[in-house]
Amino acid sequence: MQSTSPGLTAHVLDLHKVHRNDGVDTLAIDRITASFAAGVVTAVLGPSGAGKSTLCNILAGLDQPTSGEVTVGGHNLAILSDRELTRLRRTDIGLVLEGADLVPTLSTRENLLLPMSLAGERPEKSWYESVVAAAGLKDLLQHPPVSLTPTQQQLLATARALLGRPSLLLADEPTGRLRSREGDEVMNLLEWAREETSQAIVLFTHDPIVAARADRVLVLTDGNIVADMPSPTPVKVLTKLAELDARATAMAQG
Ligand SMILES: Nc1ncnc2c1ncn2[C@@H]1O[C@H](COP(=O)(O)OP(=O)(O)OP(=O)(O)O)[C@@H](O)[C@H]1O
Repeated sequence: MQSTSPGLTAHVLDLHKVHRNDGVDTLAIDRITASFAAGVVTAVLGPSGAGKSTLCNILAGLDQPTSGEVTVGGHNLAILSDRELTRLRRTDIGLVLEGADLVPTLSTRENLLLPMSLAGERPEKSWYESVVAAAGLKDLLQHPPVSLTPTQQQLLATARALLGRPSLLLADEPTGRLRSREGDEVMNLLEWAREETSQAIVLFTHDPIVAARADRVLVLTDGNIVADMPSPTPVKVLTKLAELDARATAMAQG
């Protein structure tokens, strides 16, 4: 498999996903097409059930679409072997989940290094130090994650995903458990990462104020992209959501 460069983007083309459980079908993603550019923080904004986690998992190669195409770093995920997909996920895709997903018996430093250690790798020293400093973890490296605040835990999970310099960083509700000021610190780290690495960063959130800090906002409702907003601001995003809400109410009333 050819290695990918940080300039490449992720794409989804006519992506459709129906979850099937006990014979019951639930439509999660309804034929969407979107590109996620390198050097751009894109927020996918939507209410609960909109399809955000489904889209995140498909882009991460953790779930397969029912139909449609997913390309990450120039690779069509559907035609990769299991081994190639595992390698792509390890080298090119960083994933940050709500709740941080840390190992309580390891120190902060060991948690940070765990994914690379498992792959038999070590980060370059200067990059490691830059990430640790940007995440504000320098004085916490020997501490177990339970002694960290929820914000620090989320910063640790984000820093861990950044260490391998993935070309695509996916963050599913990275500020979901945090109060708004605390969420700012996570967003600051994502913006720092975009400047440092020019990676494509996709943030999945239900919070319009968090989304407005991105470079671009895609509004996802019932598995559809209903708005694509470049250069968002809180006012623009809230106004768009009110407009979409009014339109949906009018349609429901016939
Ligand atoms: N594994 C699954 N099996 C069946 N249905 C699922 C599954 N995962 C998600 N769904 C359904 O697919 C739709 C989209 O869910 P998804 O979790 O992707 O949305 P979301 O925007 O991330 O919502 P939330 O923020 O609440 O997680 C919802 O109707 C959900 O109930």
